[in-house]
Amino acid sequence: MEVGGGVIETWLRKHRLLYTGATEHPLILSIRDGTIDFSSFKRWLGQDYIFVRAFVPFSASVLLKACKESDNSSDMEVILGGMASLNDEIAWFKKEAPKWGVELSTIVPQKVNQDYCRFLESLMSPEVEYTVAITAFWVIEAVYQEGFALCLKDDSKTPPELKEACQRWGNDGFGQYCRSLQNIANRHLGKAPPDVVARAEVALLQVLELEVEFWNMSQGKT
Ligand SMILES: Cc1ncc(CO)c(N)n1
Repeated sequence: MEVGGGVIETWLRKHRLLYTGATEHPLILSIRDGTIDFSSFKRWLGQDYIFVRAFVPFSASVLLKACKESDNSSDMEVILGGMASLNDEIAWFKKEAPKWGVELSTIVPQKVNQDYCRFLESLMSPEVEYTVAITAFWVIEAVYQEGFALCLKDDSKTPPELKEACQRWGNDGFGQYCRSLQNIANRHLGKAPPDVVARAEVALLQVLELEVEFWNMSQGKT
């Protein structure tokens, strides 16, 4: 099923408030409006570096599930492309951190980040179906894409120092990649048994809640 009439679109309508809570979080809006407190950005930078490092083995587990469980070999290529951009992301964090006086080797993961990384680990279990894992994988990427894309719109007042960060996740290529992931997730959800679909929806909700908390944490609010 193509993006438009799939299970994912139904869920996005049903859980709209929570979804926009993640994509239009006050921290994202403050980047877009140019009112961001740079200490929030620095906190986010250090914590997200740790998150992205934990996201790599999770991505590898999704790739492994795709190879074992998917009937479509292009799934693997899409996920592999995502892993290649993770490689660039890690390099970007390492280049960006010194500009902000952030020492990545000394960052201690905050509780929300630990919770999020533990959640990713739970999804890495071989018992978790590919359909559930790819749904979580899609939404984790999609919330960043949508959020940062907001900060790149013509009428945005994003500070120049933050443009590169927004570009990283908000660019059209990343948007296309997220739509590919959405199509993959929809295709598998469309043929999964009801209990698997239900677990995928729970995973989606957990991701959205963790994303909101991650932004709150970056604002120093947890
Ligand atoms: C917290 C968080 N969610 C999603 C992404 C997207 O990769 C990220 N880098 N960090």
